[in-house]
Amino acid sequence: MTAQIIDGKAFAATVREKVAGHVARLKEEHGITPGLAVVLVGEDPASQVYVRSKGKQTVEVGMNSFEHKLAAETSEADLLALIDRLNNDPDVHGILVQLPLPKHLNEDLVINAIDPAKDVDGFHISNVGLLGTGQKAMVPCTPLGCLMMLRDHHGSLSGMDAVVIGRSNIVGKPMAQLLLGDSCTVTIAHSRTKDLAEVVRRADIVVAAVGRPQMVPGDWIKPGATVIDVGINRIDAPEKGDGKTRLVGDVDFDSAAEVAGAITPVPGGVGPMTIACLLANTVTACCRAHGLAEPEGLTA
Ligand SMILES: Nc1nc2c(c(=O)[nH]1)N[C@@H](CN(C=O)c1ccc(C(=O)N[C@@H](CCC(=O)O)C(=O)O)cc1)CN2
Ligand SMILES: [Mg+2]
Repeated sequence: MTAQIIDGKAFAATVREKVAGHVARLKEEHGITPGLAVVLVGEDPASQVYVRSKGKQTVEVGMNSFEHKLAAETSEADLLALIDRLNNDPDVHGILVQLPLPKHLNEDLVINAIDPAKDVDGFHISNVGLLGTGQKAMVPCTPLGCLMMLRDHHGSLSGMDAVVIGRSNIVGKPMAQLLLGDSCTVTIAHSRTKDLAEVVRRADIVVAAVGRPQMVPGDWIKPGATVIDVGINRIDAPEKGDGKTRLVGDVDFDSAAEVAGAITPVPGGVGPMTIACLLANTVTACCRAHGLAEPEGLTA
């Protein structure tokens, strides 16, 4: 292996430390404690794990955590009523609705009911529009985490060729906007892209966010490129024993690490940065709500 490993777990710990410092200052100097409300509808096991982690880390950095766990069959009207209460609660600076929602709920409608100033996921159409036009926005946590790691590794990204594989609203599209904001030349590739291998081979930065296990092999990677793997896919691992599984990314790590200059692992790469950036966004939202200076290094 030649690539440097970009350790997202360690980086996330440094982000949480910075967040904790800002939270302590907000308390000492202004008597304000940032608060994050997380709404979980239903019993999806992975979502339960993520929500538990979010609550625990929120408290660990000194913020208030408000958890709202609703039954899977909760009506849209009841969910919207809860969001309205949280929008009007001055102790709540950030609101997050864990995705995916049960099928009977309209995700767009629910997300767009959140006050954009409290939309710490950055999914509200107002924040999408603000980011797309280069204005001050709440930025989606996963792409923000990827950007922080890239800036940390490279310093300036200006003039670099970046390929984002995947066009989701949560990762691919905002990631492309952020890279454009840092003056990369950006290509968004996806399942219908012709000659995907050739497109990826041009890139100094590859962000893989397609949700297909190990889809990007090492021979697609330009020597020395930086590879950010957003995929979290669970696959069978017969080598670990009957019925065992393991997590892999969208990139074939072993072959890519032979060619890349730097690469994020799965697990322990982008994933931990998602929750760290959620905490960062909550402090940012709190500062903006109170007209205070924003924390440096924690925003796009
Ligand atoms: N409202 C939101 N819903 C969802 C988001 C989101 O950002 N906002 N993202 C994902 C889930 N997610 C956070 O919510 C999340 C996913 C993965 C990780 C993570 O740390 N993964 C670990 C591996 C975990 C494991 O062992 O299974 C890693 O990559 O190292 C954190 C947060 C969808 N929903
Ligand atoms: Mg739905």
